[in-house]
Amino acid sequence: MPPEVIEILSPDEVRRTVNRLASQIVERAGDLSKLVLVGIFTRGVPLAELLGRQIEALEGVKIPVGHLDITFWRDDLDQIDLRTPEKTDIPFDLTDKVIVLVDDVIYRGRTIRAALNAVTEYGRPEKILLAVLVDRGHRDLPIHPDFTGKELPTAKDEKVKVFLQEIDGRDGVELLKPN
Ligand SMILES: O=P(O)(O)OC[C@H]1O[C@H](OP(=O)(O)OP(=O)(O)O)[C@H](O)[C@@H]1O
Ligand SMILES: O=c1cc[nH]c(=O)[nH]1
Repeated sequence: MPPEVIEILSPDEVRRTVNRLASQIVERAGDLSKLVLVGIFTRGVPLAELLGRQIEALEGVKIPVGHLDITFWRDDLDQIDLRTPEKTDIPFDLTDKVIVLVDDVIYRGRTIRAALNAVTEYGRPEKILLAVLVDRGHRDLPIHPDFTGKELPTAKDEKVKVFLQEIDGRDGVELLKPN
């Protein structure tokens, strides 16, 4: 049986949520000259780019945006295919910066644990914050976002699917419930 699909965010709601997150990041960051955004592959990357563009539109300041591939910092490295090339692109020093890590969904928190280890190879930041589009709960680790687009209580057997124009050709968030 195919899963039941429930729309959580419409295309307009995705864009409005991203814009709200951008405003919250600006308010919290204070000194924008220290702010950098680092998007986690896959959909954290276009989300970070969108946030960067929105902050520039709001404040007239261009914020550096990096792309982070956490593959080599995963805690289950022995179970995954390592032939894929490293995609990290952070062409700036992160020392003394305020980094906002960006991802589409936080679930168990393991991706962010890996990202925290990966990103500190690029310098010693002043602070690291976390922005996610959806927090679906069920953390294995004591990691919590600073900026959350949508808190979505889920069951463990459900799936949250994020669609972004830049990758999927459309925007949206859906909850898939098994039948
Ligand atoms: O909090 P966690 O339990 O670590 O789960 C969250 C991660 O899972 C998904 O990525 P996925 O591993 O499916 O890879 P993808 O982003 O490349 O699709 C999602 O995009 C987050 O990065
Ligand atoms: O380190 C990680 C990252 C994502 N998922 C895992 O199971 N482990």
